[in-house]
Amino acid sequence: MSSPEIQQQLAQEKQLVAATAARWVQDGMVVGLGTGSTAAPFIELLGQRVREEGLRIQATATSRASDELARRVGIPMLEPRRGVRFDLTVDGADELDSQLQLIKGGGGALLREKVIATASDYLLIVADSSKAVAQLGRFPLPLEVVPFALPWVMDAVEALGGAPVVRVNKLNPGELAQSDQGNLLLDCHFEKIENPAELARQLKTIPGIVEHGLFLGLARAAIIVQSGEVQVLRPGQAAVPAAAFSTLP
Ligand SMILES: O=C[C@H](O)[C@H](O)[C@H](O)COP(=O)(O)O
Repeated sequence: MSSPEIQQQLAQEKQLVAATAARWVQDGMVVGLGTGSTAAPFIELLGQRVREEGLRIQATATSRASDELARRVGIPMLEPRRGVRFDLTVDGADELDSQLQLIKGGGGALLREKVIATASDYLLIVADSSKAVAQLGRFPLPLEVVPFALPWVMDAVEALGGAPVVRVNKLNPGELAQSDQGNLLLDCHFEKIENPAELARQLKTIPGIVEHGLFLGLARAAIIVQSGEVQVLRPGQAAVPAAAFSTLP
């Protein structure tokens, strides 16, 4: 398949997995809204259920972009405050392995995404078929970094075997990309991450790294297209067709 055809197929897959996740949201839920090109159709379809079915939910978004989209499609939004827990968060991923260990942050939203995922009872990942990998690391690992600390964080990442690249603003390549918090983003090429838990532990010891994009032990399930079928993955389990479930697996 040519590249435009592949992109078109992946876009269709994103719609399919987003539609499955949107069906599983129940009345009364407090929902975390992810960020990116797979979370966006989920937010749109959820808004459609709010408007057309009167689904009663409240939500908090993991980025300014998702917050704007959610408000535009009519989802009632909940401001961050103490005591709020999310029944369900639906978010995308840049890579996922069979244990549902994830790399996230390709869209720069990793910090808010990890905050909301950690405050959630159920993190459900929605992903097209390109995201499943045998081993994490092909996708460069994003880090959110305090600007002052950038040079020393780059040295420390290199010492861990990574090749860090400062992310530039896609819309204006003369500028550096900034997170919603005003921090910088580093994309760290490791090729293969043999021990994600150990790397996550080491990254946490480096001053100036606000958050890293390894999401370990957080996802309960993923909806993904495999062999042309919408499937549910759970950590360490065989894939099950999503059609077998009418609610969260
Ligand atoms: O910062 C962005 C997020 O982690 C996204 O969820 C991730 O990059 C996947 O995005 P997409 O669904 O566009 O591939």
